This record gives sequence, C-alpha cells and structure tokens, in this order.
Amino acid sequence: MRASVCSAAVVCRRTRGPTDGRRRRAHRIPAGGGKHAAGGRNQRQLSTESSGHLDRSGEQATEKQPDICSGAAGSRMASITEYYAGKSVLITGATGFMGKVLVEKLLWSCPNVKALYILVRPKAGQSMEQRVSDMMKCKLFDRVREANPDFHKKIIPISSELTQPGLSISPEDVEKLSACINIVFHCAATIRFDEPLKHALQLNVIATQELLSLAQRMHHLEAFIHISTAYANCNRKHIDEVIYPPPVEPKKLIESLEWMDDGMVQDITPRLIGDRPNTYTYTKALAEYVVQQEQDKLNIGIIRPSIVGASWQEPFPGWIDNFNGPSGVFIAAGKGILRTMRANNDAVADLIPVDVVVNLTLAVGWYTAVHRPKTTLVYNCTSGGINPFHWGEIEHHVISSFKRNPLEQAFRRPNANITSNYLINQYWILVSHKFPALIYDLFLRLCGQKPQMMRIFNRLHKAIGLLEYFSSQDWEWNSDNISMLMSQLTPEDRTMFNFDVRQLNWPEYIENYCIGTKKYVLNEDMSDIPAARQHLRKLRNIRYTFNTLLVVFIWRVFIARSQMARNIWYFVVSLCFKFLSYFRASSTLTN
Ligand SMILES: CCCCCCCCCCCCCCCCCC(=O)SCCNC(=O)CCNC(=O)[C@H](O)C(C)(C)COP(=O)(O)OP(=O)(O)OC[C@H]1O[C@@H](n2cnc3c(N)ncnc32)[C@H](O)[C@@H]1OP(=O)(O)O
Ligand SMILES: NC(=O)C1=CN([C@@H]2O[C@H](COP(=O)(O)OP(=O)(O)OC[C@H]3O[C@@H](n4cnc5c(N)ncnc54)[C@H](OP(=O)(O)O)[C@@H]3O)[C@@H](O)[C@H]2O)C=CC1
Repeated sequence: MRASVCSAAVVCRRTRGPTDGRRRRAHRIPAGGGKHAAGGRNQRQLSTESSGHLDRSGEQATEKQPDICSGAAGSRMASITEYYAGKSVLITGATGFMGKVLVEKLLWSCPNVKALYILVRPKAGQSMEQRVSDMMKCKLFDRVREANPDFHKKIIPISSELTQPGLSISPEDVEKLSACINIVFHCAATIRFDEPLKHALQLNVIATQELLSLAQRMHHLEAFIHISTAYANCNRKHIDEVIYPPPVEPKKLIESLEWMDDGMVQDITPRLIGDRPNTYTYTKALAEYVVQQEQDKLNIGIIRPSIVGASWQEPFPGWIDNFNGPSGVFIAAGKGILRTMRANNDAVADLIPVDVVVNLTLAVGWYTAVHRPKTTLVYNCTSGGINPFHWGEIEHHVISSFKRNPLEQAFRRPNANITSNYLINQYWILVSHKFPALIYDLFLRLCGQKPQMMRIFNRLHKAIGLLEYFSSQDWEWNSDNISMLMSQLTPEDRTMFNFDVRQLNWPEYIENYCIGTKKYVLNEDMSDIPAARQHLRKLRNIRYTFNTLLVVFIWRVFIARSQMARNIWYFVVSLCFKFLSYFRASSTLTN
C-alpha cells in the first residue's frame, strides 16, 4: 500500500472513518498558504511513494476542516514546526528526564505552539507551582529563556497524581483539557527496576488506561503518543515494530491483584513476570497492549526507545540529570568506585541520546496526526542496528574520558574491567571493591568517623545487579518505521528534528556524556579539573607506595624465610643485571 495522495479539494481521512463519533478529523492546510504554511519554508511534495501503513483518502472536506494535504500539483504538507503552531499539547512526565527535554524542544523548535499543559504532582514537600518554576530555571531552558523570556506563559501546569482515580484531575481541569488538547504525549512512568508489581501496574498500566479515557473525551485530539521501551519485549531476541500479545490480559491481572495483599503479590511476581527481568519491562509490555486496544477510537503512535542517554546535540551536548541506566555506572566508574561489572564486551550497547528520542517523538506526533495511519504504528528507537557500539568500547571511552576530565574527590583512579565471566567478576569484586572498602572503612574508624564505603558498595552492587541483564546480551530491533518516517520529512525537518543516529560519533558522544554527568548530575565545576587531576596523581602515588609496601611485605614474609625463594630471587636479580650490562655494552659499541 502507498501513502495517501490528497487532491487540493480533498482532505486526508481514514477510510475506516469515525467509529464512535470521537474520531477526530484530519486538518487541512490551504494549498500554498494558511496559518501553517507561513514563509513557504519546510514545504515538500507529498510523495506517492511512501509507507505501507498509510490510508487512502477520498472524502469531501467539510467546511471547517483545515487541510493537511493538497493535490499532486503543488502538493504540500505542514512541516513539523508548522503543524504544532497553534496546537495545545498535553504532556505527562514533563518533570522527568525525557519530558523536560520534550518541553524544551517544543518551545524551541515550535515557538508558535499555543500551550503546553503538563500534568504535575506536588512532591517532596514542594507544591506543583514551585516544582514547575524550579524546572523552568533549569539550565536546560537557557536558550529558550534567552529567545523568549516569557516562555513560561506557554506552560500550564495541571495538578495530577497519576496513581489516583481519574488521575486526580479536578473536574474543571478535565473540562479545560477536553476542550483544547490537540495532541497527547504520555511519558510518565515508573522506570525503577525494583518497583513492586502493584505500584508498577498502577502507574504504567492503570494510569495509562485512565489517560486514554481522558483522551477520548478530548474534542480536538489529533494524536496520542505513548512512550514505551525497546525492552518491553526483551524476552525476545528479535523485536519487530509490532505489539506482541501481552503476557497476561491486563484487565484480569488488575482484578486479581486488587484483592491480594502486598506479600502475596510479592510472592507471585516472579511467576507472573516469567522470562522478563523486572516489573518495569513487564508492565510496559502490558501498557502497549492497553494503548493498542484504543486504536479504533484514537490516532495512536508508540515509541520504544532503548537505553536513553545524555543529549547528543540539543539543547547542548551532554545534558543529563539523573543516575538512571548507564549514567550511574559511568559516574561510579569515574569516581573510581566501580572497578568491575558483568557485561559482555562484544554485546551492542544500545544507547540512544535523549534529543534523538524527543525529535522522533515530535515527528511521530506530526506524522500520526497528519497522515493518520490505519493502525497503531510502533517505532523502535534504537541505535544498535544502524550504528553499533559495544559495551567494551563504551568502557574504554568512559575510562579514558574520566582520566582526561576527572571527577572531584575520586575514591580511586578510574579503571574498570567488564567481564561476562561470573567467577572473574566475583574475584574482582572481592579484590577491587570489598577489600579497598574494608581498608577505607577501617581507616575511617581509626579517625573516629562513621564507616561508609561498604554501605556504598552494597548499594552499587544492588544497582549493577539489576542492570546486568541489559549489558550481558544484545537484541535486534527492526526499525523500518523509523526509516519510513525519515523518508517522509522535508530536508529542513530532517535537520531540525534529527533522529538519524548514523551521524552519531560515539567517542565524541561518550566524552560529552561523561562531562555532562560531571557538570549537570554532580554539579561539579570544570574549573576544578586541575585540582581533580592533582587528586588522581595523589591516588596514583598512594597506590605505588601501597604496592611497594606490599612487595616488601611479601618479600619479608615469604621469600626471606625460604632458601629456595632466595635462590630464585638472586637468579632473577642477576639475570636483570646481566641484561643491563649487555645493553650498556652494546650501546657503548654503537657510539
Ligand atoms: C566504565 C563502565 C562501563 C560500563 C559498561 C556497562 C554499563 C551497563 C549499563 C546498562 C544499563 C542498562 C539500562 C537498561 C535500561 C532499560 C531501558 C528502560 O527502558 S528504563 C530506564 C532505565 N531505568 C533505570 O535505569 C532505573 C534503574 N534504577 C533503579 O531501579 C533504582 O534506582 C535502583 C534499584 C538501582 C536503586 O534504588 P535505591 O537503592 O532505592 O536508590 P534510589 O534510586 O532511590 O536512589 C537513592 C539516591 O541515590 C542516588 N543514586 C542512585 N544511583 C546512584 C549512583 N550510581 N551514584 C550516586 N548516587 C546514586 C539517587 O539519585 C538518589 O538520590 P536522592 O534522589 O535521594 O538525592
Ligand atoms: N530513561 C530511559 O532510559 C528510558 C525511558 N523510557 C521511557 O521514557 C519515559 C520517560 O522516562 P524518563 O524521563 O527517563 O523517566 P523519569 O523517571 O525521569 O520521569 C518520569 C516522569 O513520570 C512522572 N511520574 C511518575 N510517577 C508519577 C505519578 N504517580 N504521578 C504523576 N507523575 C508521575 C514523574 O514525575 P515526578 O517528577 O513527579 O516524579 C516524571 O515526570 C518513560 O515512559 C520510560 O518508560 C524508555 C526507555 C528508556
């Protein structure tokens, strides 16, 4: 099947047509003009050679429907920026890592967006307003703030606790959202790997259901974009851009867990999640199914990012603000705490920069609203199949980057070995983690301070234990829909909403990522680097001194007491001496 080609007088619509009166109509942009066609920029010919997922159009446009596509002669389609102009967008999870970057990018690249409604809850003693105001002061928003100091006026916080019935949105706010929202981006989720099943289900599945119900009440909704994860189906080795049958019917699971106490749920969790590693991937798989169930009523797109890392280019390289995924591992390695981890050197490290995910998300929003694919399209947002990079290479670049730009007050010099061998890893844990921690804690005790290193290592071991599943194997993701979408963009949109990871230079990206963890996660100043280097030199000298003392100790204890060991030692020393004399003699002859 080919893409719709809409004539100037005809609007693109689904052949299936509205199912329940809630199906929204496609928008029309008058050929060559109208609100979204300003400047004639970003225009393109709507190709007849397009995705196989698209629908054919053919119905007469009603009076009020704005045009999204026009005829073959002089055909044009709203660019992404044009599409978002005048639109009201609802974002969940806007205070999170990805949500913040999405908000920033929308404000930057789509300055004519009408309003961004964000669902926010009060947290940690801070009111919703305080949280949003703090968020907007963040460095991430520097360029937006500079371009438009009043940008905050476009952000409208709506109080919402997603785990509560009706998302605890007030009736007035429900009315407001129903009346104005054009597009929903659902980013909120619990991404903890150790989340109790009930809570993960509540947030990742039930809240998604609630949001879908709310979306169905939105009179002008054009697209509902759900952020899933590439690991929702990590129990498979090859993952296509399809929604696989859920491990269990979500409705039945929700009903069953309702009457069970927490202890019972904890007991049956391993049986339920089966060959998935945690409740996160399990509930994200269920959520995809729940979203797909609404595809007859809503225009849906599902994005599956792999391991989301620091920004590649936008708003500046290296933006990261949390310890999730590899960031915590990088920091622990940079601090010289993490010296060993179980990972497969040759496995693909499927990292994807957050700005790539966000650019794709906005492009999917545009495509879903404008092209109205017949069925829910899934986009595997991954890098491994296109521009592979491996854990072994990551390890090398992370360590060398932290040696060039050290973190402050490192525990030891950065130096990590990753291995897929369980026993070797256990050996290094003992020698490089537990032993130094014990010595350091002993030192703290002697100084009258509270020991802390062993506690830190226990937490680290818990965290890396949860990540090892993802670093010890690799997966193959099909990304045909990503390629299809890329082919649908104008050259300008392809640049402005770049999600082409073929252009990504991994060593440079990893360097910026490590610097980003230093600057934005640990809030360390780059001007302190000389002092941090000095500290590393001090650690190196301590290590040399320690090693020398160790050799002397071994010499005293083992070698000095055995005649045979003494003989071997004298033999080695005399051999070294002979070699030295030989080289000295040969260099004198040459001169
Ligand atoms: C050279 C090395 C080379 C290495 C190569 C190998 C690298 C392998 C990396 C593999 C990554 C695989 C990721 C797979 C992602 C799947 C993708 C997704 O869909 S899902 C997306 C991915 N999802 C995830 O990644 C979620 C994974 N995380 C979790 O599930 C949990 O955080 C936990 C169970 C690990 C720890 O739980 P718990 O013990 O309860 O601890 P809390 O969380 O409550 O934090 C308490 C406090 O500690 C702070 N802090 C945290 N870490 C560190 C650190 N490393 N340091 C310092 N501080 C750290 C934290 O900020 C907090 O501070 P505050 O707010 O109180 O001030
Ligand atoms: N990070 C990654 O590596 C990957 C992430 N993803 C997906 O991307 C999406 C965003 O992830 P990311 O930004 O990293 O996650 P974060 O943990 O940074 O953000 C989660 C967001 O969800 C909100 N949230 C959580 N619980 C509630 C609640 N009960 N009520 C209201 N809001 C709530 C958080 O709000 P609050 O600030 O109030 O806590 C926060 O805004 C998720 O759907 C995740 O599954 C997919 C693949 C990889």
